[in-house]
Amino acid sequence: MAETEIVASVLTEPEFILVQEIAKSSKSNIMERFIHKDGDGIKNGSVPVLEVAEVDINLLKSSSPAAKNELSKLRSALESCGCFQAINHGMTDSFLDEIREMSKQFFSLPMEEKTKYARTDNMEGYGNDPVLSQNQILDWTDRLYINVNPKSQRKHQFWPENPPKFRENLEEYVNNVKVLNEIIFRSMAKSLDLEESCFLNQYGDDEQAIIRARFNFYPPCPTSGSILGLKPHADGSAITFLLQDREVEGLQVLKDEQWYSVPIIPNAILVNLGEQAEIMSNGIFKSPVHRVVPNMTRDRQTLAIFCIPHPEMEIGPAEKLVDESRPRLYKTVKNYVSIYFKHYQLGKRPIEAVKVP
Ligand SMILES: O=C(O)CCC(=O)C(=O)O
Ligand SMILES: [Fe+2]
Repeated sequence: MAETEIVASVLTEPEFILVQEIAKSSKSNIMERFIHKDGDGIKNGSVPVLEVAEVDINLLKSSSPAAKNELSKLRSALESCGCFQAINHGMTDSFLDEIREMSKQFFSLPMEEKTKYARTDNMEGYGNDPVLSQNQILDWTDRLYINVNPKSQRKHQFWPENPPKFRENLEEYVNNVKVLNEIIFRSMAKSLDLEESCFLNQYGDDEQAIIRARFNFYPPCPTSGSILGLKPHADGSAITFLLQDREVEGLQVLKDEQWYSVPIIPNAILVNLGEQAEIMSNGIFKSPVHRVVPNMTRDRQTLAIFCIPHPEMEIGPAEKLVDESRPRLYKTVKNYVSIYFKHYQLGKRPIEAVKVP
């Protein structure tokens, strides 16, 4: 959408629209606001399936000869599509199901319970993207967004008390993800023959780095073919860990200008590279553009954990990855997330803004 269009129809007060409510009512006038008029090739089930590598985390961190093979699998997955399925990651199947179940229970609570956690002025809480303009095409999703790290900035008013184990489980899940994040950063560096802390040094202290949890809920969407659960975007994080719905697919990744659906492996965690890691690797690793196509008859729920470097850290291509044959692609930046949101709202690909001209 052009900047002028946004300005022409800016709303004085951002609207608060909950898709779960719309899905239950029969109001058709509001549906218009979700429709991508150009269709944008939105098809579910009829796009090819992406071949996503399965990377064994336990092997990655081991010193066995098989680790080498796993490192090259990791490298080639990140160079080609920017994502992989992490297996053997240390979390049990039943724990992952417990996380899925608590998300389901939260979104099934009566509306008056959920709106106790409603987002206010910031991104955090229950709701969805702020509606800034009448022209904005809305996403068919509701979310619960929680800032988990740094701990000193937590706002407990957004952490559900119901279901009762929500807080404890989220904390445990994120602690596991933190461990994975470090292993993957070290392995990414090793796979490129760099010193293993090379990327982590840009990431900053574990206590100060940012971790955001986003519980995504996509109600069934009766109008297929023109509505998206989530518009095409690449993540502004360094790495995103996505726990997919156990049964309902919907995620699609753009590769060589073609949309592919991402299969579900129930006990795996899908690792999606964020734009900050693409910058650090001087574009060798790709941050994939992805979108979500809603299901016509079934809910879909996912949990995305965004791992984001400390905003005061300088992020830039590792020096050893810049030479005559591979000139520097990206500038060095701080607080990339703020650059990201400014450009995202204008419908542009944020990483373009930090390219070396
Ligand atoms: O729900 C999904 O499959 C993807 C979610 C996602 O891309 C996001 O939250 O950024
Ligand atoms: Fe995403």
